Amino acid sequence: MPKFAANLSMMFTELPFLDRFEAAAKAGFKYVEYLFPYDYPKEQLKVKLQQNGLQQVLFNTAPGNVQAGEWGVSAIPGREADSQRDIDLALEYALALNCPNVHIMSGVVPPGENYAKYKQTFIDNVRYAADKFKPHGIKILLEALSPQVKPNYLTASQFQTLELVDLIDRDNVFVQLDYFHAQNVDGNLSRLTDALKGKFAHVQIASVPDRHEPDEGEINYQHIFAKLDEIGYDGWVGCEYNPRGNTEDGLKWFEQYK
Ligand SMILES: O=C(O)[C@H](O)C(=O)CO
Ligand SMILES: [Mg+2]
Repeated sequence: MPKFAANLSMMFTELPFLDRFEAAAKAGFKYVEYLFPYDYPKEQLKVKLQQNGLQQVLFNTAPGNVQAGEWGVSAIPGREADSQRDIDLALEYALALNCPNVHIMSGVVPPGENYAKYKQTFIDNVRYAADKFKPHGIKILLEALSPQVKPNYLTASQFQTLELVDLIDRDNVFVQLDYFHAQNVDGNLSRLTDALKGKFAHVQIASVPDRHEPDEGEINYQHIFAKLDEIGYDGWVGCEYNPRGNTEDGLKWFEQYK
């Protein structure tokens, strides 16, 4: 049965961020993920997790200059120092929060730029991270983002990300399989899951097309969860969706998994 993590960047947004930990725990979650921890001292987040009996299971490296259109810097040629600084900071937070997974965001490749250079820059930076994280048993996750969400992101297809994982060739680097993006770009989710077996170490879910609760839209998540059990997936499933309305009102789908 899947182990669900509440995504505190997208769920419980009726509340200030630091109050969302208690709300998630009261709703029955034991695990949480969110995009970026860096606005808060490590100790403050650690106390929130401890007070509410929660385990942190994922967060991302810093996004760069979002106002300037950046969404990760680790693929950007010339920003290697920024990438390694972000990776080092992420390691500090992962150790403090006892978080087993870090998603390294690659970045946007502006049209006309040399895609191969961005790809190799990302491979080099992820290898740096993999070697630093390895002694601590922390996994590195790489994610494809659909063009509807992030145009010109380094990878859009799950299979592009799988190719990167193979090229990087480190045993602690895996695909972050977000079924929302996978359905938008690749489809054929059952066969895709089979093809990625053993190569993905985190899953995220949301409805398609509206990125709401997993109890609506074109993905049959009961089938997906059964598929994940069938292949022996033992990682977490991040609930990275925008609630239709009040978060708690939308959690009926979760009742059977508590
Ligand atoms: O947007 C997503 O699906 C990713 O999981 C993320 O964390 C940032 O893009
Ligand atoms: Mg995602």
